[in-house]
Amino acid sequence: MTDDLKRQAAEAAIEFVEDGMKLGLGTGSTASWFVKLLGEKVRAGVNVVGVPTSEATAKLAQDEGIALTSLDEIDRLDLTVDGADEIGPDLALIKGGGGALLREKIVAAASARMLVIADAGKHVENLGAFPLPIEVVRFGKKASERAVAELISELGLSAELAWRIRGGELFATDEGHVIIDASFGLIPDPEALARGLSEIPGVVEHGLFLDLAETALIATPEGVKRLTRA
Ligand SMILES: O=C(CO)[C@H](O)[C@H](O)COP(=O)(O)O
Repeated sequence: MTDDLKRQAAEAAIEFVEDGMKLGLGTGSTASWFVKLLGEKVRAGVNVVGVPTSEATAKLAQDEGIALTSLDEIDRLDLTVDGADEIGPDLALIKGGGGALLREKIVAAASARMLVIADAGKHVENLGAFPLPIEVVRFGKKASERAVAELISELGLSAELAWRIRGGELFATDEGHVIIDASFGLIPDPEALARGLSEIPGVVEHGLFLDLAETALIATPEGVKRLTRA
């Protein structure tokens, strides 16, 4: 059922693709549906070029026959289509469940428009039930963790911090960094948290995507809802 909804959201996003577009290609299971459907469109003759947000998406896009380029080769992307872990008020997002938040944010910020696609389970009243990914450089990672914990307490919040592990080892992002997952339960002021996290030297990026998504396509059992940021 959820996979069906993810596909429906991706199908709705395909309608936004126009010939000649430069596209940011998101990461995750919902974004993968979009890449697969885009592959069909390319094979039907539509001419686009994509910038993938992860090695996994690059591989999938190549398998689908989608032409890829690097962000350094172009000025600006027309549209980025990506999934999310949570979509809150004003289309504020938590992203990075798949560990691609850094490239995802760089690509979204370099796009004229970011379109988020998701199943209805991702649409929430407040952000924070999904653990917030915080990407840190390996050097001094314990000091970064302490600084994150201090910030959280200064903001009057509480969160459980856990290093992301895969296969018994620290999970490594495509850029070679590591991730702290911060379980807040509720993030009452995402802007204040985002500002504070960005000021910590060892924090490369965090999964709060604020003021980036312009449109969300949320697939529900009753159809795909379109939300636009005010
Ligand atoms: O941010 C992401 C990866 O870093 C994904 O977009 C997010 O985790 C949603 O994934 P899925 O569509 O598989 O639920």
